[in-house]
Amino acid sequence: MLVAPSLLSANFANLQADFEILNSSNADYLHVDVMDGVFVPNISIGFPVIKAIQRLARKPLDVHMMIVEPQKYISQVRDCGAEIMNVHFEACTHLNRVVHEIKEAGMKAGVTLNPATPVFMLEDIISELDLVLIMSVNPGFGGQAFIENSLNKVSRLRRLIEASGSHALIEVDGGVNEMTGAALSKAGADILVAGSYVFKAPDPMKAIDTLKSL
Ligand SMILES: O=C(CO)[C@@H](O)[C@H](O)COP(=O)(O)O
Repeated sequence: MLVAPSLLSANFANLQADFEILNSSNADYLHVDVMDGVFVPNISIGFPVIKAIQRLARKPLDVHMMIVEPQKYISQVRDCGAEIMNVHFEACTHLNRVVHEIKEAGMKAGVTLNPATPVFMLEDIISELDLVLIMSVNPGFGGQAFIENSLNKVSRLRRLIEASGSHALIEVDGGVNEMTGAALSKAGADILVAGSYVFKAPDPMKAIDTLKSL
């Protein structure tokens, strides 16, 4: 299992300390949430901060754009050194074009589904994707309860990926802990994003290793 700790739950008053932990941990990615107060009812961080994060982080950045019109910011995300750029299905009128532009910019293209968006909406784009991010909470805040139906969605997405011959990875974000993570692993998830479970743990490195072992 690949693990991407979500920076949203880190201590923004002392990011240096959290980066020391993350950099020496077995985490595979650093998940960075960008929120605009329009697509989701919260505002997080923007590009100057992500650039500073890039200088501190020794893990590849997985940037999750919870914003309207994410296509306007592809080059800025690339300039922040992101390896993966995730855009919401619900935020892109011309998803095929956006996915191609992300890839042309040299990043891996991820498409995110809100909890109420069915997996079959990706049928005609799945073969072009590097990753699908299933939101297992309504996006905007850390610390929410896992939505159980996400397990069905992950199983259905796994079947869609296998049937289409796609190489897309399945990432899941929201309410991930040891229990939900184990169920997600069984359902077919490849990457677990975890905020509170990692950063509120007495030993964040151990929490990361626990998720990795699932
Ligand atoms: O994108 C989001 C929330 O919108 C997530 O990345 C959260 O940061 C996950 O937090 P936990 O549910 O793991 O506490």
